[in-house]
Amino acid sequence: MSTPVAPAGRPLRVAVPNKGSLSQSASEILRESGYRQRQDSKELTLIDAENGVEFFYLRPRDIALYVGEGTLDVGVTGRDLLLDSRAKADEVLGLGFGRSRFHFAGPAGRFTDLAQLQGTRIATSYVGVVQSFLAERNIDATVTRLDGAVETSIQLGVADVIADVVETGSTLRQAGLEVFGEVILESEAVLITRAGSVPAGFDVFRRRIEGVLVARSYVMMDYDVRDEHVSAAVALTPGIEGPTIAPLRREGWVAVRAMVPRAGSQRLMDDLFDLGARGILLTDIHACRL
Ligand SMILES: Nc1ncnc2c1ncn2[C@@H]1O[C@H](COP(=O)(O)OP(=O)(O)OP(=O)(O)O)[C@@H](O)[C@H]1O
Ligand SMILES: O=P(O)(O)OC[C@H]1O[C@H](OP(=O)(O)OP(=O)(O)O)[C@H](O)[C@@H]1O
Ligand SMILES: [Mg+2]
Repeated sequence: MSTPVAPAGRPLRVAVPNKGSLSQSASEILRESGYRQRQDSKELTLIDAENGVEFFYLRPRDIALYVGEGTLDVGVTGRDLLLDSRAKADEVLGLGFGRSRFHFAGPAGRFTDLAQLQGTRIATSYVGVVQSFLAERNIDATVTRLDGAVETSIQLGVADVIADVVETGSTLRQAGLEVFGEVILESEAVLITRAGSVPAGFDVFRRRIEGVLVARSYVMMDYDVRDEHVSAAVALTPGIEGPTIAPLRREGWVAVRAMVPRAGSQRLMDDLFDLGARGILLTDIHACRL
């Protein structure tokens, strides 16, 4: 059995969304980071003794509160939910999934400008975000908190305007609504800790997750190229610290290996080929520590 990586003290206590848009991707990134995750969505807690971590499956909206109070050490939640909660927790790492935009919306063609919010009735599940926004701009409006299906509140005459998460925009369209004004906030899943604190064992936890994020956004590129083209080729594939260049058992050629961003990597292969590189290979990275 391998040595536990966490200190011998109490385990790092991590809150993970139990349901909703963030739940599956959160468990996936933790599993890829080498942690045990629950097999059954009814499990509420899970101990990964080997890694010194205990997971608590909670509503994403409640996670910032637990972490802000210091009841739990680390949490995965949405940036919008963190801000809405006004909990004393810090965002320490964006996780790249659960992306959404927060917008005001109203009946198609009715509103064009956020100044028109003055005097309206606004329905939202994000009262904290909306009230902060209105207060910053000195806009006076009535805010009503709804749990979900916020779009229907206008049709039912409960509100004039809604403020909600928009991903594809299809829910708004189906309700005959459209966004107006600028994006209020761009959200994604984030890793949070209690404001100003670095819990014991958090560094390893964070490094593992960062390793997966890098592995998701980078690939490994290998190719062979003639000596005279190495400088031009390496300018295209500078790597992280610098590319590895190794002699090839063929006069006048070298082998190059470098990490490159996944986005644009096919185009990069075309450009390397045009430069005369051959044997160009692209492979996935599953984890890394940079
Ligand atoms: N299409 C989406 N709908 C709702 N939330 C989304 C969407 N895409 C990303 N998110 C993000 O997910 C988080 C909300 O998750 P939460 O689980 O509370 O709501 P949900 O996915 O609407 O689940 P449910 O309404 O079923 O409880 C927010 O951070 C939000 O920005
Ligand atoms: O822009 P879209 O891709 O349509 O996604 C956004 C919609 O999805 C969420 O609703 P959800 O399905 O969670 O239902 P709820 O309102 O009951 O929470 C959110 O509240 C929006 O209504
Ligand atoms: Mg919802």
